[in-house]
Amino acid sequence: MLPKIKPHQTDAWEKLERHYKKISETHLRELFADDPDRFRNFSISFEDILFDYSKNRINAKTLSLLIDLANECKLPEAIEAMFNGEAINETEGRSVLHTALRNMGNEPVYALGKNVIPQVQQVLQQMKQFCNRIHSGEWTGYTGNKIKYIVNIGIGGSDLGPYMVTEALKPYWKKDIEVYFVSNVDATHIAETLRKVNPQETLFLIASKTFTTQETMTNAHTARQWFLEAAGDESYIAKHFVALSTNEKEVVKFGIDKANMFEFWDWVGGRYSLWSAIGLSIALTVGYEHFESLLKGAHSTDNHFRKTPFEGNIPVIMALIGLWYTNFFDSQTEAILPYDQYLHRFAAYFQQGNMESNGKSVDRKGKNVRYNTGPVIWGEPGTNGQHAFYQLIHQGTLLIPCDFIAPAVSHNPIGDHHAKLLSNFFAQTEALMNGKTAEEAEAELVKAGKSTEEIDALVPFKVFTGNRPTNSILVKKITPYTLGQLIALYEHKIFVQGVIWNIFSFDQWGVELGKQLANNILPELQDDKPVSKHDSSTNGLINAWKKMKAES
Ligand SMILES: O=P(O)(O)OC[C@H]1O[C@H](O)[C@@H](O)[C@@H](O)[C@@H]1O
Repeated sequence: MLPKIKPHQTDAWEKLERHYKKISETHLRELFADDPDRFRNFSISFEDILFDYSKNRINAKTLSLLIDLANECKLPEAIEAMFNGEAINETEGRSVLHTALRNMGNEPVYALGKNVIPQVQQVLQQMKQFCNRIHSGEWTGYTGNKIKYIVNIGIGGSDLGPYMVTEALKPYWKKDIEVYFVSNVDATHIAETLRKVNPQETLFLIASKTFTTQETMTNAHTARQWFLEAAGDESYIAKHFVALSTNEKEVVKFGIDKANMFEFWDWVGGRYSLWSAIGLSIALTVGYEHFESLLKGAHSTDNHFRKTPFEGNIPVIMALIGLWYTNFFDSQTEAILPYDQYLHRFAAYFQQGNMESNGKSVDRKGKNVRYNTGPVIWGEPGTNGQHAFYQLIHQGTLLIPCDFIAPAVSHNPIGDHHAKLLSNFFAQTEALMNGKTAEEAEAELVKAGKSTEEIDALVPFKVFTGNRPTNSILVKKITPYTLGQLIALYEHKIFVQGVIWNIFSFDQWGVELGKQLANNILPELQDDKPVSKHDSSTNGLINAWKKMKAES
């Protein structure tokens, strides 16, 4: 059980409110001027990762009060409760043990009294053997050809993680394998994918924790039909369809042999499942040994998170800083900005990770919270974002804390690309911090030979207030191991914030209502009869659609 402490009623919160009034107007320029050691004092090295949080609107006092808040909210106890498999997902009565999936030791980990490590290791073995059979060519398709195409059919947590990771690890892809991800129920997604593959050499991974998700089941049935049209014989399905799921009954009902099922368990949340059998597409694409490195990296972060005092604990500091802006500066959004093209799905992945976990407004006692919880998460790789939306981050009215992530070494060391990329990475956080004063703007205009009139007119538009906070995460190189570390850092950040906000981070009841209503509406779309039982907008839209369809 997690403690049920209202954060805004703690001593630390009250002190933070007072402290906020003192420090909120202080400019980052001043904070740096006051402390020549600020970078050293506000950065943490963890193996090949450097986390610099010095460009934040905090001082030593802020940090110590935030850590007091974490302690008052019993974060240390909560961390142990999660790692020890207590049923901290209370609304579903489940443990939360994605950490056990990457626990490379042999020490038992219990989910509601049952040691899960033997089953975890057994499925890893199954994945390893399966990868070997596919890669060696021992496993063939129905015509005797090697498998070349992997198509993962899944959505949400059964799609975003493997998709993000396989993209991030493209330099490690096996030569003879191509991977595709189909998630959307829009037929375009499966249709466009099936155009790129052939039935003889394709392996479909039907990835669904519940094996009842409408989108995934619809796409899976379409893929099955497409396959059977070519293969002709149902007995060939066993060679081309495997399931990644917790629900054996539904898997068998779909027509997939139990032997072709890779199991995981209800104590793995969908958005934390890339470490489980859901990661099979990763292992097949980059090789099992690289998948194992990914797990090892995440495990090293788990140890860091569990054992490091909060002052030097990266996920805890990330969480506390985020919370400082969300709850005291009232900022409502955070951007994740990787300066690595391979990480182009990283922000999208943590959009689900964060927003599904901490997009809650009811506390652990079922009462409405009186403070902000999870922020809106978004982002795109640099430098593309710079030419699209950074204008608002630099000069808009919103305060948007940003995480800048970059590898020190590129997988593609061509010419001076990487130096140019990183010059932008360094420059942006510097610019966001320092801004540009009116005097500086004026001096530039004078130098450009502008008249006094022009200068007076232009200066207000050329001013950057600065004081816009950023974290910088510099990673030596994006490898399976460091990627595993990085993902786990963000996972634990989410956990820490959820604990302090006194919400349940591991359920997602908010996705249910839309699903229910779609299921109600679907039968109404089967005929031409006008509908009238909804509100006027919904009726109007459905009836307009029926008319357009009839006319087309
Ligand atoms: O893996 P499944 O069961 O198909 O679920 C896919 C997704 O469905 C819902 O949107 C949520 O529950 C997500 O958390 C989940 O990831």
